[in-house]
Amino acid sequence: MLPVGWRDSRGGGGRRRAGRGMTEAAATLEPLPDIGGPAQPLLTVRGLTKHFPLKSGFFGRGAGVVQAVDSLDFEVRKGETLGIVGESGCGKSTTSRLVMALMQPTAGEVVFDGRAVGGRELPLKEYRRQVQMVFQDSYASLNPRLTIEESIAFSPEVHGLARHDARARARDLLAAVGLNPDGFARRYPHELSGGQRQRVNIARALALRPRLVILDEPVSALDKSVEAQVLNLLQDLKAEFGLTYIFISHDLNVVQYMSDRVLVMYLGKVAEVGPVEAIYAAAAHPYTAALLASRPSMDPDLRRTEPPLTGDPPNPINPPAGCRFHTRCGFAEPLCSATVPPLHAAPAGQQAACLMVVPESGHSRAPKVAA
Ligand SMILES: Nc1ncnc2c1ncn2[C@@H]1O[C@H](COP(=O)(O)OP(=O)(O)OP(=O)(O)O)[C@@H](O)[C@H]1O
Repeated sequence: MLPVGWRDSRGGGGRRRAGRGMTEAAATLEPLPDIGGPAQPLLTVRGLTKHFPLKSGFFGRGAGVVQAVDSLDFEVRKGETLGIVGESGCGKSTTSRLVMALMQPTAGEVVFDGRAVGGRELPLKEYRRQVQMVFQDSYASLNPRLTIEESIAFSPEVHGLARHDARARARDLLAAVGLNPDGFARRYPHELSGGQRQRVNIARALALRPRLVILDEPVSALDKSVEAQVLNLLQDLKAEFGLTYIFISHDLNVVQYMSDRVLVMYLGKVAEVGPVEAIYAAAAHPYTAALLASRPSMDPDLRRTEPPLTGDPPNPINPPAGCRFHTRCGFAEPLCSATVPPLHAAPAGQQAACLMVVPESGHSRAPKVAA
């Protein structure tokens, strides 16, 4: 069941189509051509790892590392929304910052449309035009001294668009996100509500015509009624501008509404990834099942039989050996603390990192392969 105000279909809304009537400014600074074709993933992440060294003591060394993200592999297909979900501290934001190349990974690589990011194949400046981010805190994301129009026009101007054209683009984008340019262009961030500011942040993220937008908890700070409007706006904009989204949230209902595929993270690793229907109807990883069982639902049909999640995640400075979830898992057996489970195909079409889905793994619940 969808929360109040959410659409029961993903079809377009009644909002004015921003593509029509756009000024000349919209025709410049277009994204780079699609070199891989629609069958290629837009983004591929391989072995992505971020360990934060902790400093302590007089010489500032020797206190270990926070294993925030550990050997992450996933891809985002062109035109889809990949939802990333998991408890607080599981590494969602670190993953988004790594994908945005806002921090250096400890290991691993990010490939965008077939080209390795950050080297000669795809220099950072070029990449950053194509990937933009919307953060949770709508106020902190905007410069309080700039008008809304100046904020949206800022990046296009920095990238060489003439001031007049950049301002015209800003006004087009304001209309596209449902804010009347005549009423909002000259206002300052503090004069807007949270929902209006988040619309401005979305407009700003679209100003360079990106292909991938990372939405990091974009509605978590908004009221429920405003949340629904912003989610629907994001769906409309995705169709209108041909965007691909990574949608990060701790809210499983919101992730279900927005995503085509879902990646469930636990303590810096992928627990389960696959189509949203498979994950929500037939979770293969006990962590996913427990998360789903823990989510609030007013619909009795959605009450689940799995035990809900209890306790806190272990410390990422010293994560459990083997499967990181084994200390909280109701199905753990001794081998779970000795073997790191690989991501393996699960029955409903997703992949799960659990020995229970790996044939002949030795787990008593694993499917047995016929001799
Ligand atoms: N700069 C840093 N230095 C040390 N540890 C960090 C740093 N940034 C993040 N961490 C740690 O890395 C882990 C992952 O953090 P991250 O913010 O990515 O998780 P998250 O899933 O986004 O959490 P939340 O939902 O609360 O934002 C946490 O244990 C966090 O404390």
